[in-house]
Amino acid sequence: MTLILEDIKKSFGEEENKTEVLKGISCEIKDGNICVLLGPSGSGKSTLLNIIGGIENSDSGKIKIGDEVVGEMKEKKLTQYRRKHLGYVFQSYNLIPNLTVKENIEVGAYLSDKPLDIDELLKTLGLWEHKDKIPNQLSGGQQQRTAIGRAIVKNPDILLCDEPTGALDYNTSKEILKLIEDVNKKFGNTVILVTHNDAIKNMADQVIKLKDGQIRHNDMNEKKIPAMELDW
Ligand SMILES: Nc1ncnc2c1ncn2[C@@H]1O[C@H](COP(=O)(O)OP(=O)(O)OP(=O)(O)O)[C@@H](O)[C@H]1O
Repeated sequence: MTLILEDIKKSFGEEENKTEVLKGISCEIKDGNICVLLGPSGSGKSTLLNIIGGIENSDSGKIKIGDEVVGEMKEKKLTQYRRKHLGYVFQSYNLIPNLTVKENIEVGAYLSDKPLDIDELLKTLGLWEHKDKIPNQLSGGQQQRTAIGRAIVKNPDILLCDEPTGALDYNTSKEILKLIEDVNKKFGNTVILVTHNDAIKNMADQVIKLKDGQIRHNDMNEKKIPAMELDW
């Protein structure tokens, strides 16, 4: 399902402290594409991702996914929208500390009526031999793999990733980007990936650059570079 954003605006604060963080964002993200959202710190990337994710409300504008309009949904429908259509991956993995890798992924599966097979997913994620460990027995990369597993087990239409490699070293970052790329190929989920790392744009189908709350560039890449060949 294509995601359409129409004139999304968002401010924080009141009166003289009011800051307009998104100043009318309009774009279209095609089904199954990897879209990288770039921009300097404070340009509004996370705010936009949170609005797409139904975590935050916009002040005005519309988000359409298929024939549904996100802003018009009541709380119950919005919860269903998040569960059905969206998976989240954050910079700080947000795993449940006393659950094993497999149990953390099962948490995601409970939220879906069409979950992927967990054992097969553990193998795809390279986590099979770690499935009974708890998060603090894992490296950062393994924790992020688990977080991706928890998001993807629902087989969401859209995978939202906010700086997924922000806490990882160079090689582990590339492995995680490759995993996101593999997941996109295998399951066909749309991926929206927020980053301030310019090199990551080369693995995307679509690159949206934000600056001061506005879209400065919105381009389709003619040629994608595989994540493992990215360099920065
Ligand atoms: N809940 C909030 N209340 C007040 N201001 C906020 C809130 N959330 C974000 N902002 C402000 O909105 C602006 C954009 O923030 P946002 O996190 O969307 O930017 P970003 O591009 O993701 O930045 P970064 O790369 O540093 O994460 C910043 O100036 C930030 O201080």
